[in-house]
Amino acid sequence: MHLKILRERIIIMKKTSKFNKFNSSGGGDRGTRDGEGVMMKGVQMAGRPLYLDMQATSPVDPRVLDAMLPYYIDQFGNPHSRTHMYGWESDEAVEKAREQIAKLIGANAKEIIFTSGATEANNIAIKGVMHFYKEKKKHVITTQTEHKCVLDSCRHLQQEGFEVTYLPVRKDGLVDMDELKAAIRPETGIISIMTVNNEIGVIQPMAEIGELCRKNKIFLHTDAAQAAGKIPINVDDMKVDLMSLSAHKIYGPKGVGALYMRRRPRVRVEAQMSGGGQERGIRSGTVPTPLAVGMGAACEIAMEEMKHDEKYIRELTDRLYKGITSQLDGVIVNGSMEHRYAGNLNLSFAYVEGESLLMGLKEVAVSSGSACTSASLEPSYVLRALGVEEDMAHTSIRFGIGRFTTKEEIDRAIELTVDQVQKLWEMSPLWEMVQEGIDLKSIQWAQH
Ligand SMILES: Cc1ncc(COP(=O)(O)O)c(C=O)c1O
Ligand code: FES
Repeated sequence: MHLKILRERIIIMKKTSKFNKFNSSGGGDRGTRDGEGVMMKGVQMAGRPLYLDMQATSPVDPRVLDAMLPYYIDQFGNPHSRTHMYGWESDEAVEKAREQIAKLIGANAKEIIFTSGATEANNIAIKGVMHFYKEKKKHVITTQTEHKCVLDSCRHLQQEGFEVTYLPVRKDGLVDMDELKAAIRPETGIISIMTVNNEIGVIQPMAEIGELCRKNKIFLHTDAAQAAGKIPINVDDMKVDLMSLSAHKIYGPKGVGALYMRRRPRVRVEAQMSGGGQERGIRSGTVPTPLAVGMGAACEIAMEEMKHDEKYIRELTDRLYKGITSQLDGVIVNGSMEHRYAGNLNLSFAYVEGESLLMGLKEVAVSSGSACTSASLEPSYVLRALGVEEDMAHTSIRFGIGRFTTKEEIDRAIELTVDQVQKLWEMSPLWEMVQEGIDLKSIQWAQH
């Protein structure tokens, strides 16, 4: 009964302008799987910036929310309760979700451990493996462009006496296989390299890296938070032993993720969390049934719609790229253009001041590599690792496009970006000099 009322309320919310990202009028180009009539058109809400930051997070797909709701209200049991129906039905739902997640990455459900997100999965994978095998293995290899939680886990290990190689990347953001080979030592215990980079969207050659790891009997971990559900991935093809996943990057709920751990050949970790021994002792704590169900549903939908999503997103990204570059000179794509997830377009704009560009783009919710947007007040370490010059790193903008982004939003983003850059050019003495044909590199700037 409660559930029915809640569902109706949510459907109404989706239909009203207050939630104008939801649109039940139908007939659009983005239909739903179950035909319940819930359509999502764009993610902009009235009076708020248009959202192009899908790498930071994504809205929950209404179908995912629908799958989750019963487990908040009627079927609220603890999945670990063994003595009554509430527990059993919750457990059944969690196990179904585990299978949906496993299927997306070509794994077995027994190899999936629920976590609070990719951050926790990365921590368990890296620290857990090294702690477990510490008698024999002392060395970790990762790259300079990993997510902070991977880099920080490695720093933590260094403080405990482990050694870590932070591999530089090529100018296009990809790992140099020869450098990786050269970094391997007999005591290397794990190599951790992300599948898709969150900032620049580049896709690493995981299958090649996996082959190298197998040959050298080194565990391979990959942070696939930005890859799973977006590009086809398979743990066997990639020969990865551990993989981190996050639900909220693929239209699932925040606060849930998973760690894939290979069973054959078996990889073992030391648990990070002490407690009731849930998740085979690897991650104690009650599994949050609604979140797990949401992640499972998000994975299933992603699998079914990946091809369609990819095509749709690629068209929008092309439109954005062409729209901007046909009107502006001096735009540079950060990261490989060829080995790239389509929903990430990271651009730098020449001859403008980063801070002013961001200030002028308040109507578009995007991320930036410039220092003024980060809490640490350091410009992006990812762009620096690519060797992007400081002025260009300061004007970098990451456009993140997703399943619910619309053409209209892209067109508006083009208009606002072009308009703002041109405005800033008009005020820029550097731009004037470039127009006069002066090579800026030839100028001797006064020293202070
Ligand atoms: C590549 C990558 N790894 C890990 C994370 C962290 O994921 P979560 O928010 O699920 O902890 C993110 C998201 O910020 C990410 O993009
Ligand atoms: S643009 Fe703000 S610090 Fe560089």
